Amino acid sequence: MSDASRPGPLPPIPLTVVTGFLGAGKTTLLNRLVQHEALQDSVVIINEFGEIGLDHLLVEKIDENMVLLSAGCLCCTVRGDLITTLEDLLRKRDNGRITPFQRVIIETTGLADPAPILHAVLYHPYLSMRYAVEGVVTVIDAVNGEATLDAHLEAVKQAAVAERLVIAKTDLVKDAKALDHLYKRLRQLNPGASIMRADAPVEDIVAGGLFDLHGKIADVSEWLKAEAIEETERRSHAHQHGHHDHGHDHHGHHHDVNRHDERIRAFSLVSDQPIPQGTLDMFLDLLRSTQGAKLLRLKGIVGLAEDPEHPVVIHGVQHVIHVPTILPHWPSEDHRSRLVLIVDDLEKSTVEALWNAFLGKPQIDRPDRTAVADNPLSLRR
Ligand SMILES: Nc1nc2c(ncn2[C@@H]2O[C@H](COP(=O)(O)OP(=O)(O)OP(=O)(O)O)[C@@H](O)[C@H]2O)c(=O)[nH]1
Repeated sequence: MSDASRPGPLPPIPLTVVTGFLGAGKTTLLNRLVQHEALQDSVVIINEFGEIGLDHLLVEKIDENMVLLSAGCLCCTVRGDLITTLEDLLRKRDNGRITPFQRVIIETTGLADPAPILHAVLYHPYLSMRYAVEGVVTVIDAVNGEATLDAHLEAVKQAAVAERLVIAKTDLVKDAKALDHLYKRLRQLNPGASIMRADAPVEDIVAGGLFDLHGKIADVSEWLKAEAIEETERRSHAHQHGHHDHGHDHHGHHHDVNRHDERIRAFSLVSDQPIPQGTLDMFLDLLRSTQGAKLLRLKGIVGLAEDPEHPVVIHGVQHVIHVPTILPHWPSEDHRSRLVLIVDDLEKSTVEALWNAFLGKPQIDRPDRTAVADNPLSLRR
């Protein structure tokens, strides 16, 4: 029997939020989840943080059920769009224009504070009836997890609101004590969450009870309350000014959607020409060694001069650049090499100068590749 022919209110559609800090392993986990039989009828909403969206290319099962919100960070400027997207999906589902999906999975940007996302659904009069926020799955990087929690409040919030804390990259940690310490810290931060490794059964990661504030540290509800107040302020501001203009903050100033705050920003580097492997390696190595601490996230798809038909996928998180994966073909018509960087307190111009120097693009008053490779400090500010 279809949902529509059932008497009484329609059963709510479970909605899972997959969050976790930059590079923690969200897309990797999502790839595994969407392959699972029980999750075949899911709609996946991916939010990007950067000028060029890449994550949707990296999720293998891409079809009409994939919705990409690429205008910025889900927790601030795209909030309205998320609500519209979720409403739109319901309308299409109810009208029979799309397959009656059984679940929605939202993958947030690594910098998102999940509280506003939960708030958007939980406090919305209609969406809260139709969707059941079933859980927040926060992916924690076993290698960088502790340092990230120390340095970033967002990461702490993400861990604190989770129903399930999924620890990825445990295979990269040889020190059992370090892992144990991370478990204990997470347990203390969020006593109500189940903690599991990323290779846990899919049912354990996704299934579970409805979102529940009980059993969490008290701060979580405080955060959500703060959101409610902000929302009220936003509404009254919108009311005063007639409408809320996307791209402008509450004070009417221009809001750069690629900047999460004063220091953290996203930018991309593009090359039309394939890049020699050695050049790419040198560039990444130099970037990592001179700017690693500021490099919150680097990802890219690059055509190598030696084998332009098989692009490589690059992932970097701070000082670690993961072993590149070779794709069997380009995921779209766009064959340009693209790197997306999310950085903390690092100017795009600094990285771009390095990139241009390596690619041999002539620049006024800038050292060429040989000079840069011989003296990397020449680009430091
Ligand atoms: N060895 C190992 N590598 C992993 C694991 N999970 C993810 N990775 C690698 O870590 C890198 C980042 O993983 P992603 O899944 O892209 O991380 P993400 O959280 O989606 O990243 P953002 O979307 O940028 O925030 C990739 O190179 C993955 O292959 C794991 O369990 N073990």
